[in-house]
Amino acid sequence: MSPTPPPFPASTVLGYPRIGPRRELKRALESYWEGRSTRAELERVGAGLREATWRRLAELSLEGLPSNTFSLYDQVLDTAVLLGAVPERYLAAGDPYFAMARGTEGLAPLRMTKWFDTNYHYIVPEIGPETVFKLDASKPLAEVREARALGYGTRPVVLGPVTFLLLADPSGAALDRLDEVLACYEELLAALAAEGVAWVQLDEPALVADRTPRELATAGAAYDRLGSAAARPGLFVATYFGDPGEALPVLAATPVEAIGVDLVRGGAAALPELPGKTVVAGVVSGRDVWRTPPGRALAALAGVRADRVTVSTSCSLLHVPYDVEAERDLDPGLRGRLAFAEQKVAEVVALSSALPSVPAGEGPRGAAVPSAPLTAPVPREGRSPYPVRAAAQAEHLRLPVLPTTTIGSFPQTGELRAARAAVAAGALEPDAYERLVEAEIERVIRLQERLGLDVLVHGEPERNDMVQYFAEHLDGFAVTRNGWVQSYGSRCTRPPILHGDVSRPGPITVRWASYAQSLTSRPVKGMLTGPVTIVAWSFVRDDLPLRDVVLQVADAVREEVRDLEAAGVSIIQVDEPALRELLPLRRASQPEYLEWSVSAYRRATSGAGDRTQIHTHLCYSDAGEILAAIDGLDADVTTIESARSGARILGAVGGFGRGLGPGVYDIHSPRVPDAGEVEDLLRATLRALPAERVWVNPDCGLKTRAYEEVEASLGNVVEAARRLRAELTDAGR
Ligand SMILES: Nc1nc2c(c(=O)[nH]1)N[C@@H](CNc1ccc(C(=O)N[C@@H](CCC(=O)N[C@@H](CCC(=O)N[C@@H](CCC(=O)O)C(=O)O)C(=O)O)C(=O)O)cc1)CN2
Ligand code: MET
Ligand SMILES: [Zn+2]
Repeated sequence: MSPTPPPFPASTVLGYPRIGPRRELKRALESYWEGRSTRAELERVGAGLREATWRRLAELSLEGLPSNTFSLYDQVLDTAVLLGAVPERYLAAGDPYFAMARGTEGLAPLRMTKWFDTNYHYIVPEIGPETVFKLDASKPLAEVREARALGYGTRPVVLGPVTFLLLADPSGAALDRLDEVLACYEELLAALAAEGVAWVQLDEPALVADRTPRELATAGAAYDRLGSAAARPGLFVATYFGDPGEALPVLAATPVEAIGVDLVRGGAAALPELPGKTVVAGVVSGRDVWRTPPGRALAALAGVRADRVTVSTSCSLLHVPYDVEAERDLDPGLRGRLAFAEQKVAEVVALSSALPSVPAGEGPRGAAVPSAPLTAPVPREGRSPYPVRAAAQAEHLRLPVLPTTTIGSFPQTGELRAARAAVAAGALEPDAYERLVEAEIERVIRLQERLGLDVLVHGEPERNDMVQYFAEHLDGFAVTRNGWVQSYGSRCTRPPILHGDVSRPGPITVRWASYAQSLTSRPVKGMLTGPVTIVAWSFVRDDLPLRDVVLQVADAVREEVRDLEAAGVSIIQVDEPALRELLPLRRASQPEYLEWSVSAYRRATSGAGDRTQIHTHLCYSDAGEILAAIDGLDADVTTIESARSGARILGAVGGFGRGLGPGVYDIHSPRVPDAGEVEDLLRATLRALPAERVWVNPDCGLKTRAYEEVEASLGNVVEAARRLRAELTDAGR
């Protein structure tokens, strides 16, 4: 390729949804995994989705079409495969790719964690001394050829080397392997150039978080080296999810020809002048569903001082649904304010044609909501200090030492999902549906009694999703029929749209909790989703500071807590799995976030009396980063993921001084742990924590598992708890 690439296209998007407008990929994946179809059939569905996407983008007159944004599971896993970082133990599996993603018989999958501050999850690459990096460029090359056969020139999108290594090991230690990895990227660039590719996009979102001077220097050196490659396409380095800050001048000093900046989340900081560069200006948000105010976007574009400006999305459109036109049930007034992926592409194209007429000069940049001081008063704590509460709860609940419980959901059956769909289609009476839910609750209660669990749950059969269900019962939210967004692999959510002031018209969960409690003499734990998580997993209005929105939701949850308590529910769990996820990427903004998010949680839960035991649940192993905040939630019992990360978390959380349930059963895998294995984990826990404070529970809810596995696994969990309980009682005699 020539050292001077052709001009960058005037409009583009950084990436596109890939699950399919009707979740075609989900169905194809699950069918393949269940052995109902072949790998070739799966590949055909993928090819069809890629073709439909390129055709649609071209029809919408988008100039720069991306490729390699499709993935059968995850783009980070694809990058590991691209670089040959496939751990040896997976090579013998029937399908090593999916073995890494999901595990197989006797082989645990690679770890999975959150993609920056989104609800998307990526597979964490495993890099060890034995890793031999070796390029396998077949996927990006095949997609380039596939698009070309359809008549489209594309820009392959590949995760950049710096972010790849930082995702593999956030400590930065894997950056030591940069030279080896860069050799693969050089080879990739040469192969793409030989294929006639004009531009390649290397994604470097890690550059919007705080980076050490060494990391920044490493990034600069990496792009100096890639930029000086003899044969290569034009280099476009995309930063997104925030302000690249100091990374921007570093990139600007390298030979890369184009730099992507997120002008929606990038904040108000003025962009430095970037002479000689193309700026790919992300002015259409890839993280929300609101139409872009043209004035705001044009002003942001006008503030860019560079050789050339391309209009783009702030990040990949992976995080938004396909098409708002499919949502015929949405209130037309609201629908008119919304833009999903297709509409956002149209906005990019429209802005790009408006661009030449934009007067140059400074303008306000970005869509950051002006932050107001925290005005909402946090109500006075209703609850006594922990020791007082703990005594009242012990007296009231009379639980054994090492009480066993679960995190809330039991398997969601196909029958229930089909019944919900039938109610929505008008083919099933709501009464009949409610009887089905009651029957499922009874089944779950009886199962737990039979297994011998101490604190029962109703199993959440009435919920399509732990956030969407609450959104459907609160004012201020709208939900979609088909607004699916990929969360991980084949799993999707329909994030609700929080568009107005939130309030609770009436009790939401009380009838199901009371029904469950009426069936048994053991305590049944009420189950709510916390305010931060409800907001984190929704698309949220941008005319109010986030904390004010969260506090409105907290008030609704507070009312529900009150009603549950009044109905005789003596244990209430308020889940906050997304507390970590919303943590700002820059440290400077973290204390303020943690302050208001924790106070929102306390606002939601502090209406409960001392006798009522409040549980919380967080299910990611990186909880270690926000320990002080988790402690600040002041829940009587905290359950966290731990089965996979082992005792690592225990040392850290041991200081809480309240109840703690480190998960002893990894629910992300179909594998059934045996009682001995659970016992070992419990013994490790008991070495770190006093027995009176330890709870015995799985890592997370059981909704994605099958009844068979759950029954066997929970049986072993109860068995292990009983063995240790017997030892403790003997020792105490
Ligand atoms: N919002 C959210 N984010 C989260 C989690 C979570 O639980 N919720 N958990 C963590 C992990 N992420 C997850 C995300 C999704 C799912 C999940 O199981 N999603 C389901 C969909 C859940 C749902 O909305 N179900 C609906 C609709 C189900 C459906 O597909 N119905 C059929 C028709 C029914 C049938 O015949 O099967 C259809 O619409 O075509 C329901 O039960 O009512 C899926 O992808 O399969 C699990 C974990 C982190 N983030
Ligand atoms: C992602 S956290 C899930 C918590 C919820 N109560 C459940 O058990 O499914
Ligand atoms: Zn969980």
